[in-house]
Amino acid sequence: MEIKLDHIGRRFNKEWIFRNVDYRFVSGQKYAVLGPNGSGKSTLLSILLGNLTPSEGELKYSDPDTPVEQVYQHLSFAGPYLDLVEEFTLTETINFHFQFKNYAQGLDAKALIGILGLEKAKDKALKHFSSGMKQRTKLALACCADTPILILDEPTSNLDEQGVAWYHELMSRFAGNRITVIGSNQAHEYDFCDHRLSITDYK
Ligand SMILES: Nc1ncnc2c1ncn2[C@@H]1O[C@H](COP(=O)(O)OP(=O)(O)OP(=O)(O)O)[C@@H](O)[C@H]1O
Repeated sequence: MEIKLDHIGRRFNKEWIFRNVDYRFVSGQKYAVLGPNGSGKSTLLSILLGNLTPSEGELKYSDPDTPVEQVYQHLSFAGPYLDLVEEFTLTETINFHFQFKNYAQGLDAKALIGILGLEKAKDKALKHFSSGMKQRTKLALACCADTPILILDEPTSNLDEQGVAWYHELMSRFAGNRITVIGSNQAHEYDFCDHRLSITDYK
């Protein structure tokens, strides 16, 4: 899969958040989208996700050619503004998610719960999960789906030191053969990325 941004810009009302983003994302590579708070990282990720249209420029998904309305089938996402259904147990959450996506090779619900290290909480409702447990769940759901595009915004928010180490293991196992894009302003979240795109270069 390839994502091509051709002179993309986005504004809200009269304020341009970024302009002239000319960039290619290709399979097998990991990209960090960087910038201070409020610079436009999440806005750019929302455009990549097909959730927000650019105000100018063109966005193309190719190899295979995919219209933006269908790209959701090919991508996985985790971010602070993605909500889980609090009434569901962990097992129900996983089963629900994987009605829409396939598991990455060799995985099933049991294996995913093992990756999370949450065997004891598998029948617990998410409303009783800690913020770190919820964040791990979001990351594991995204990473363990068989999608060619993986987009993570602020992936270690709410994770402690052990959680950050777990995130690094997850990335080394599941970020390999796809386009991985990390929106971040913390080095430990993106230090393994091959490329860095700084939003401040496009103001
Ligand atoms: N729907 C919207 N309407 C108006 N302005 C918006 C909207 N969404 C975002 N913005 C503005 O766009 C700018 C970029 O916001 P964005 O959330 O993309 O930044 P960010 O780099 O992800 O920030 P953070 O690191 O704090 O998460 C901000 O000034 C924000 O107020």
